[in-house]
Amino acid sequence: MSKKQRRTMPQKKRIALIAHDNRKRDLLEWVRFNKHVLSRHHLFGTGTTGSLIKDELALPIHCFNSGPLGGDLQIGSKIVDGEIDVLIFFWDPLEAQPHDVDVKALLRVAVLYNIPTASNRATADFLISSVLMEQTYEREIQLMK
Ligand SMILES: O=C(CO)COP(=O)(O)O
Repeated sequence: MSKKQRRTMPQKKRIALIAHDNRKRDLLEWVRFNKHVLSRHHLFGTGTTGSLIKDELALPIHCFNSGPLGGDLQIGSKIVDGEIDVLIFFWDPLEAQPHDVDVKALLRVAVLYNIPTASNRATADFLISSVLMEQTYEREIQLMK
C-alpha cells in the first residue's frame, strides 16, 4: 500500500455503543440510520445493547457483560488500555441505575482519556459526521488545571 493510499484511507475506529433501557430505542434508531457508516468500524457494546444491535440490525459487535453486571467497567477498562476511540452512551437522565457508580466510572475515564463521547443523538450526529472519524487524535490523559 502506497503512502498516499494510507493517508486517504479512512481509519477504522473502535466504537462503544451503550444505552440504558429507556434510551435503547433511541440508540437503535440512530444505529439503524447510521448503519452504513458504523459497519465500516469495529463495534463494542454492553450485553443487552450489543445483543439488540446484533439481532435487530445484523451488525457485528463484540458484546461485553450487561451494564449492571460490570459491562460499563469492562468498556472503561478498554478505554484505559487505549482500545476504544469513540463512546456513544445514551444514559438515562431521568432514572437512577443500580450501577450508577459504574456509569460514573466509565464517564470519568472517558473524560480522563479524551475520548469523544456522545450522550444524545445531536452529539452522536456530530461525531459520526466529524472529521474525527477519519483521524487519530491524542489519547493521552488530559490534565485539567
Ligand atoms: O446499563 C447499561 C449501561 O450503564 C447498559 O447495559 P445493557 O446494555 O446490558 O442494558
